Amino acid sequence: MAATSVAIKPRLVLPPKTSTRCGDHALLLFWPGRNPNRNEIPQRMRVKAQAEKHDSSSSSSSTMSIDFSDPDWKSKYQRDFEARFNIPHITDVVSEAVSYPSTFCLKMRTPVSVDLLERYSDEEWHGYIYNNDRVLLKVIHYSSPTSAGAECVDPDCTWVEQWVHRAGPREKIYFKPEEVKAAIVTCGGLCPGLNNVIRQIVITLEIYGVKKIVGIPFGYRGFADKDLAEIPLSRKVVQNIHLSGGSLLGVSRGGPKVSEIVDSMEERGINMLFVLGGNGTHAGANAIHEECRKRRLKIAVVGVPKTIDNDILLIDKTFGFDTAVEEAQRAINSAYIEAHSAYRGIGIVKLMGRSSGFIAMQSSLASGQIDICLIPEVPFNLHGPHGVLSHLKYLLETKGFAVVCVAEGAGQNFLEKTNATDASGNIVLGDIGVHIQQEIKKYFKEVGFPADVKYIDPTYMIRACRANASDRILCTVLGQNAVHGAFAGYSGITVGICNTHYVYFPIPEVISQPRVLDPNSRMWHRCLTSTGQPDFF
Ligand SMILES: Nc1ncnc2c1ncn2[C@@H]1O[C@H](COP(=O)(O)OP(=O)(O)O)[C@@H](O)[C@H]1O
Ligand SMILES: O=P(O)(O)OC[C@H]1O[C@](O)(COP(=O)(O)O)[C@@H](O)[C@@H]1O
Ligand SMILES: [Mg+2]
Repeated sequence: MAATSVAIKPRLVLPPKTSTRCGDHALLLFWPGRNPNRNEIPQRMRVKAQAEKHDSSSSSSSTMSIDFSDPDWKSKYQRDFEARFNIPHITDVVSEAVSYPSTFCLKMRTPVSVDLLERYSDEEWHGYIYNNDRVLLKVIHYSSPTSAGAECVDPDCTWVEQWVHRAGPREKIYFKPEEVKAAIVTCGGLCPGLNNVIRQIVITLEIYGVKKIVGIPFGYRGFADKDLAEIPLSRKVVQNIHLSGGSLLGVSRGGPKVSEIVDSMEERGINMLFVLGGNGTHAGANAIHEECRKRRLKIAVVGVPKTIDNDILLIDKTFGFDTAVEEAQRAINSAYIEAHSAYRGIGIVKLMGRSSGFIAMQSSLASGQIDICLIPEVPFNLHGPHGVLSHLKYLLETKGFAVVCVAEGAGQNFLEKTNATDASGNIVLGDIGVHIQQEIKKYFKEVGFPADVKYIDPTYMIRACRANASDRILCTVLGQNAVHGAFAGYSGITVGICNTHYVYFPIPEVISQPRVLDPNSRMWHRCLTSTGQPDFF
């Protein structure tokens, strides 16, 4: 083992291997144009090495220096990890903040079982979460760094426990409900489930006893625009909002400066802020939290990650993602039927995913109707003997039709860069769906092999629909936990599901970069197995 001190990310970067072309045996059945004797690094190996520079769902915001020759390195690493994942509390800066017994009572609802009574008296049992409860972030013990998808801290892939804070109601709360004015804001693009989260936050706040609850209209913009009035919220107002998509409060990109937002919060007397949004929104939420700390304000800022792209680090999945995948099935099935019913038909479906191909991958897997799935994380050639177009020709010759699913962020290298950004500073992407459609048409005309190409872009239909049952449950639990976190006095946190348990993360740990798909992951390999597509290089 290395005796030197090295700066690494907690994920081990392996040198790419130059052997093992196991995938080619299967691929040859589908793609006779491939030369099995080519002496090159397999594509999936190369993209893994590349991806690890900016990858992945396992990464975290800070790099750390580990001396693996130190016999105590593991406990030091774990201490460092505990410090990084510590969740900020209002008492860190407001020393006079005191706790009160929670007004969120579980005891009367759940009679203590005989079993429990044997161990604890009815007085002792309460059903709250202890502040020191933890959830294991990574649950696989890899026996080797070469295990599929291995995430290792040290070169031996030693088992290192990584614990994060368990979400839920605490016995002690740091706000008197009658002194709370809570605000909810939804920012960024739409996402199925926003109304479910808003509804559950309001209902849970009322159960704690909060009377003053407002919605800030149209994202962060609503804090500064004098023409936009606060929306009073109550159980009565939100009772049925989950039955429709969108956001009751409205959304927007861009908006005022952080200091203006905090000024506005002070003026309005807001001391709990629930922020529903993606990476950008959470960067804003964290900046608001930091500004509140700087001003020593007793304000809890709690995020709920929202993005159909599912591109938030460490979290199993974000709400709305499941619904998006389900809704995409309709578009894929239509593309399949069009392609299948046409003479030499090709169906193309473009799905969202600015920097991550999760929707495209899961939708392809779910449908079983996709022949080619293209995502931002895996480079591909359109032209040439190993390109997408030549594989499409092969598919038309052999099975008569083909269906392609492309993520919006895929193949951006084929498109002209404009440097244009939206109001939030996100780069405006070129339309890869339209580009591929045009290239396919051009190619088949040139080779004198007419193909019937149909292109479907269901983007906003997917995003605007209401959440499915599984997302509704997720939204409900996230909304409740957001309120529990705020009452417990935490701030600058976000709530997520991690290995089926609900946890609180400090915001910076989940937004240091967009979560991207690991091309060497088991799931991407399963997708390739399902589509039967080769590497397009
Ligand atoms: N780095 C940042 N710091 C503060 N606010 C930000 C930052 N990035 C984005 N925002 C704000 O967050 C909101 C939503 O961001 P956006 O990127 O559009 O959506 P999402 O939150 O879904 O990623 C916008 O109002 C934007 O101005
Ligand atoms: O047209 P809009 O509103 O800018 O939204 C498009 C964006 O929405 C997304 O699906 C989700 O983005 P956000 O998470 O930032 O809301 C992106 O993949 C896509 O680029
Ligand atoms: Mg974003």
